[in-house]
Amino acid sequence: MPEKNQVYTAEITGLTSEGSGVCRIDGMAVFVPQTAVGDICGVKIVKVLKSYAFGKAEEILTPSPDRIEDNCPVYKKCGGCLLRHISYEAECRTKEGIVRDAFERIGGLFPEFDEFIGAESTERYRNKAQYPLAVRDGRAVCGFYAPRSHRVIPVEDCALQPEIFSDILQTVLDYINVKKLSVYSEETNTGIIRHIYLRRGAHSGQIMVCIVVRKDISRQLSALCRLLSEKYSDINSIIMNINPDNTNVILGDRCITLWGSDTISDTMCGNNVEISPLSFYQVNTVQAERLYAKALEYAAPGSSETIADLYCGAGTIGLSMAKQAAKIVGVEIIPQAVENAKENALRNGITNAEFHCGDAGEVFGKLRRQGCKPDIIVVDPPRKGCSSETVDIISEAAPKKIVMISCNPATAARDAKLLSERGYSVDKVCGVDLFPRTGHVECVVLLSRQKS
Ligand SMILES: C[S@@+](CC[C@H](N)C(=O)[O-])C[C@H]1O[C@@H](n2cnc3c(N)ncnc32)[C@H](O)[C@@H]1O
Repeated sequence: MPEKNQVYTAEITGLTSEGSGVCRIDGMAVFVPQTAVGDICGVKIVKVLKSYAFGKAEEILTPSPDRIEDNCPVYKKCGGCLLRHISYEAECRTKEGIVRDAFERIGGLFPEFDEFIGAESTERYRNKAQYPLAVRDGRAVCGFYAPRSHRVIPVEDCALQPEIFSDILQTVLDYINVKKLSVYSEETNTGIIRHIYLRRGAHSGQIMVCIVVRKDISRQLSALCRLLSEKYSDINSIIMNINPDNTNVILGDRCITLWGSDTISDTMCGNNVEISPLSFYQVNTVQAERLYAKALEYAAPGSSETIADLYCGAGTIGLSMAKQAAKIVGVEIIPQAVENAKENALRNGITNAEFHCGDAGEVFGKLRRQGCKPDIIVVDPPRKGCSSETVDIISEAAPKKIVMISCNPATAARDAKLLSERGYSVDKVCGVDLFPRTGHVECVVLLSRQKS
């Protein structure tokens, strides 16, 4: 067993989904952040647990051929990116392995794996940023959290975000500092301004600025609205979101439009869509379009078929399939997203789609009892996956195909396994990189009903 504070020479042989290198020392798995497969390094043991340990790379003795310069001044401190120190090719290889491993090891499933869909653009691809605020030397700053903490690492320009975000951020921060507006503290639950949240339509260029506050300070923000709307012609919506709770959830339920429109518009898979601040919208539009195209290829709906789009957000997936199908039935829990979905159908002249608000399992269960019988079910749940009740309701509906989309291959594999025990074969899986340079990866899964 490795000993704490001892330094061992070891070769990194794997990379975890959290972007940590793994080596074996005295038969034990040791996780070593910021290393690459093939690195031979001096590893100092920092913590030993029952069956694994954590180490720190004291020295890279022989660098891996995958290593590159990380080109970000805050990379080693900020928790956003985890894979900037390896080539993008190595990142895709790693992520493809993470997806495959999840299905084979967690799920005990051996589907066909389609070619991994890497991104063409690995920088400035995000359309959304949520910057927490903090106070440093008496001034408001903002940035991103350090790994596994809520300590703010000030960031002037994040390479994953559109360049204009840094400029807008600085304008908002200067305003906060000049007006001496107070910054929220999670520790004491005092202060007002919690986050600056920016969103930009990748195709439309329209920008939403959302100031997340603990209580209504619309009067103190009126001059900021003037300043922003005069300075940036692409800003078309300025919102104040009120989150009064002592929580680490970023957004509260209440949004007040301070200037411009309540939503921004963008194009997704050829559809013109509106997005509210509270609605989910994939952060990498270009890769989301490729993901949805793969989902459509897997669904391959016939013109007489009904598709249920569960966890549908603003309806983007279902609407991208509407022309090929007879009917789309979407279910989503956030009311503003359901409103967006209905409006998005209208905007695009889509008359064969309906959207319902509530828990996916509960509402879909009710719709089934009322006679809804989809041929295909698309599910795109949050990271934690579907509840087992929802898996049961989906399998009881017995669609001929299920297309599962997930940003968490581990829960996707778990849910696919549950479905495989309920009469479905897991036919195909495709990894899609929506989050280059970070540890996250998306996947899409095709399941089909086995003939009994
Ligand atoms: C990963 S997003 C997918 C959204 C949409 N399919 C898309 O691609 O834009 C997951 C969605 O599930 C919604 N959601 C979370 N829990 C839910 C539940 N229990 N029932 C229905 N929707 C839920 C979230 O609000 C979010 O819109």
